[in-house]
Amino acid sequence: METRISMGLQLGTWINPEKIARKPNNSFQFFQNYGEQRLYRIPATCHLLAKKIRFHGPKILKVSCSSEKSPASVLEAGSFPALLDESKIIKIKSEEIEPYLNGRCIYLVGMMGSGKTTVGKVLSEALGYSFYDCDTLIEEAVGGSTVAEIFKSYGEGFFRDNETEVLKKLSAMHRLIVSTGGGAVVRPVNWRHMRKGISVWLDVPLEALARRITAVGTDSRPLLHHESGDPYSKTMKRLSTLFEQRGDAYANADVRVSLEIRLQFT
Ligand SMILES: Nc1ncnc2c1ncn2[C@@H]1O[C@H](COP(=O)(O)OP(=O)(O)OP(=O)(O)O)[C@@H](O)[C@H]1O
Ligand SMILES: O=C(O)C1=C[C@@H](O)[C@@H](O)[C@H](O)C1
Repeated sequence: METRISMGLQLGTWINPEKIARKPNNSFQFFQNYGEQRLYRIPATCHLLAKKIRFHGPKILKVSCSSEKSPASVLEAGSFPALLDESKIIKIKSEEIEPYLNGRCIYLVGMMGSGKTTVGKVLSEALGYSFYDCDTLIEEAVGGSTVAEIFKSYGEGFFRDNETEVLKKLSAMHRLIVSTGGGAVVRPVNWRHMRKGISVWLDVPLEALARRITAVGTDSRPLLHHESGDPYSKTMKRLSTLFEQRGDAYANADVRVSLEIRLQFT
């Protein structure tokens, strides 16, 4: 039986195997979210050769991309030795894909907090594209009210209609990176607009999303206001429900990007 262990792992720290449940074959496996800044789930299997083993830190950051439509040579998994700067990875990948884009827009889709805005800004800079955030455009279209105020005053349906209108307008343009709202994927009509460009799903584990969102608060995210409990648990609960409803819709994207860090031990 595999043992999952949560531990506070620091680069260069010593792991004491005595504190970790062993597997019968004298190895252990654990999953670790690598730091609050990186928040990727790390699966690692380590064979216990000595009482103490030196952890030498992540050696490989593997970026896995899959797509049915784009050339495999561009989007297949790549390894970046000793590289943990996501902006750099995005820039490297951008240079590779730029010749294939022909000015088409990129639509970033994904759950709240998956990094569409953060990644989108870096990507737009790397590609020389303009960046647009759908939520911000909707707020402007509704006279400066925040997303939370729009939900409260006019309801979700009104917000979604505006979202579709914004996507329609953007789909007539070129050389844009568009950070879509987390729920933009649920309306088929939105896909008709997004299909004019390339859609990219930022697929991030729900635990990482809940931690990021809890850290910044849920005030600006009205769909997270309905659960009871501590901030992390209620965010996690609501995100799980939303993901159950939307998982298949995100999978409609042309490209799915997930980052995985592999650890190496000696
Ligand atoms: N790779 C990352 N690692 C850790 N934190 C991140 C990462 N990307 C984004 N964040 C943090 O997560 C939070 C949400 O990020 P961001 O606003 O980019 O997500 P989003 O997908 O645009 O969310 P929303 O759909 O709710 O607008 C921010 O506080 C941001 O700093
Ligand atoms: O996941 C969602 O449905 C939402 C995500 C946000 O980006 C906003 O578009 C709004 O809060 C709805």
